[in-house]
Amino acid sequence: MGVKLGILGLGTVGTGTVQLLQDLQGRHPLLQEVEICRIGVRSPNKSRPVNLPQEILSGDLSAIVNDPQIDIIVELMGGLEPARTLIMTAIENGKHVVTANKAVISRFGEEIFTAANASGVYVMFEAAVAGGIPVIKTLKQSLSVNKLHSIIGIVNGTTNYILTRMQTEGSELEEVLADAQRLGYAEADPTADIDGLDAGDKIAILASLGFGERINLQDVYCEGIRQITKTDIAYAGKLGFVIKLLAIAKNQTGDKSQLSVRVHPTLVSQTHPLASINGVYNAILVEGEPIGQVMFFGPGAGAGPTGSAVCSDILNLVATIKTNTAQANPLLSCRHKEYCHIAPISQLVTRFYARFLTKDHPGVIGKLGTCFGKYQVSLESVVQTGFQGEMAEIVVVTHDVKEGDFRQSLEEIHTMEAIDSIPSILRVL
Ligand SMILES: NC(=O)C1=CN([C@@H]2O[C@H](COP(=O)(O)OP(=O)(O)OC[C@H]3O[C@@H](n4cnc5c(N)ncnc54)[C@H](OP(=O)(O)O)[C@@H]3O)[C@@H](O)[C@H]2O)C=CC1
Ligand SMILES: N[C@@H](CC=O)C(=O)O
Ligand code: NA
Repeated sequence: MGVKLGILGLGTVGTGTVQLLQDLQGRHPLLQEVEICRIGVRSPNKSRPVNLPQEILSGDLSAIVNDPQIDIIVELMGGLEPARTLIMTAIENGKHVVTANKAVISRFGEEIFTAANASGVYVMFEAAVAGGIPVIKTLKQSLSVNKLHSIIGIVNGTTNYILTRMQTEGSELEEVLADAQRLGYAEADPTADIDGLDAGDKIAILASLGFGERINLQDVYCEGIRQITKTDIAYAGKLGFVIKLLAIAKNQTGDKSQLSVRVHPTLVSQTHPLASINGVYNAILVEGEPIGQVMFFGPGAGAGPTGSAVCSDILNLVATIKTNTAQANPLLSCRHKEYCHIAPISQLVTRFYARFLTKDHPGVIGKLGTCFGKYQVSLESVVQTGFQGEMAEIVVVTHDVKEGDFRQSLEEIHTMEAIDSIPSILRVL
């Protein structure tokens, strides 16, 4: 007997998944067991780039998750509702679930995995983070024998594509965003990509797998790329850096009490392995003991790569169903019980880049230095290269400093007569 799929959503990822399942030559033979029974969409009569019998498509998604014939529900519709309710209903009906929906997993993980464990089914989500890169199973299985120190990733293809093109072409953010949407990388509402929320969902998921406990999404600090300008990209370049949107989970003390989980644009040294990850590509650098450093690289979005991740989960479930064991496989189910304590961003110790527009008065750099000194901010470099109209432009890079102290020094600097504005403040890896 074949394994019957009900797929919810036939957009970019749904199409990539169906295309892979319709072209089985040269792939794992177990995929031949898969039968696409029903597909739920918003507009069943819309023309689609895949050939399917029309009767498979339906606008009644609730009927699919309640269909007793279906073994696996593959949720590829996105958004919070009705996706969450459909996933929960599928689990209550004893169906395994595959989803690409990081927004649902990062917000409702506790509810979903508790229900899945109680129902004896698995919820798989390889496609939810870093598209085609097999990082979820790797963290859950291969790397879980390590004690992790940090996970640092470029996990949003849309913003990496935008930053790369801004850097190489000197384009504006809006011009390249339209291309990322056309290529199917961006979320239905690209705000989630641009404002760092998509990467926030993803690092919450990676951190929970890497550090063995649940993450409360509200504790994840998220800052996107809206404020990044050509000027900062150019200054970063002159100082030997590129700007990347990094998602970071780092254990500051070794005892999990100081886990820092955050997303923000970051100056990355041009010699760092993450600096050369360009376009829609993603990469995740994991450091742990005893493995040391290991980096995963690949396409983070798009139909084919994400379809590959979805089908790898389907393959695992087909193998599980065919093995027919009543025992839960602890490497596939969720083991989390508690929530991690996440340190507030004010406690972060990092280097900073800041750009100041100042009146061209003598002694401004000295006044900046004195104020920084008062708050234990020590400077690695100070550059005054240009003018923006009447204003002198000063760029500083600090040594490691506690974020709270640095912000206090900036508050005082803001009040100085010679300071016009501080157009950008970025962290440095
Ligand atoms: N795009 C990418 O590269 C990646 C996406 N993801 C995730 O995969 C999921 C799907 O993304 P993507 O394929 O890009 O999304 P799309 O917007 O391209 O497709 C969404 C699909 O779901 C259907 N759908 C959406 N809402 C409803 C609803 N309320 N009722 C019925 N059908 C609905 C749509 O139907 P219709 O076609 O009729 O409009 C469409 O087929 C998301 O969770 C996303 O975050 C993960 C990794 C990469
Ligand atoms: N919008 C996301 C798609 C994959 O998760 C991205 O750009 O990475
Ligand atoms: Na993945």
